[in-house]
Amino acid sequence: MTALHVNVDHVATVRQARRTTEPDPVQAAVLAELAGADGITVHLREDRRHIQDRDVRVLRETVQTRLNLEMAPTAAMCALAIEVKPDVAMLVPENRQEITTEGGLNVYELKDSVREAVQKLHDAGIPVSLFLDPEEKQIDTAAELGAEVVELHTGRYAEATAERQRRLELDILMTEASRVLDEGMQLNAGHGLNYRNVRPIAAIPGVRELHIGHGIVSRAVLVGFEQAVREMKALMTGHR
Ligand SMILES: CC(=O)[C@@H](O)[C@H](O)COP(=O)(O)O
Ligand SMILES: NCC(=O)COP(=O)(O)O
Repeated sequence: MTALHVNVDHVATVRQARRTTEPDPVQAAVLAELAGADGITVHLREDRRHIQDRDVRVLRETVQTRLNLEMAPTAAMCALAIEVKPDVAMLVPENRQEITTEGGLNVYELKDSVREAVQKLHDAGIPVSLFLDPEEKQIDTAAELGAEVVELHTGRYAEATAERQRRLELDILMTEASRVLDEGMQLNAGHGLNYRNVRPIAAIPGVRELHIGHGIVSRAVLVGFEQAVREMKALMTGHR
């Protein structure tokens, strides 16, 4: 069965909008686990726009399932991962101007620097996942670098508006998913998945984990809104 790993980055996005202490992504992670999440994912960006170092450290102490740390393949991030010891570290590309991760890590072109990061993490006993576009040369390079896991970037599929394009992107993902499995690596997928587009991705043969964040946080804001307003009204009117 495909596992659901919940990314709580955007709980922290709301907190950082006010630089305050709520909502706390650590509390969201607890609730996600109580609801059946198989793992918790966070992306500690170099610009610290949402998740903070404190979040990663506290999550390491509190997550009862598995903690997946997404990070750029830099020396500073590797040092932090080695200190915190997530269950898996996923190397992702980062660009400070981007709104979200725009593409997979180009391990084919950045082979030497990625190899260095993979080596450091492996030396510390941390399994490595690589966040890749569904392309043959990227997957072959991931296998060559000794990555245990590949997470296929589902962004192009998720963003496709025309059905024909979506089908095409799904076919590409399915072809490259088989390649990941043939190379003996664990197959994960994620980015931009939501309640409308998740089913065909969850049905890809051999996919082990889906990492989903923005879609779940967006839904949570709406499905929890009525209760939050009712509770505030009750407090104001002394009915609580
Ligand atoms: C790597 C990836 O696709 C996401 O997990 C990542 O977290 C996106 O970054 P933001 O959460 O900042 O959108
Ligand atoms: N690696 C993908 C992830 O963790 C969640 O991405 P998104 O659902 O927030 O787009």
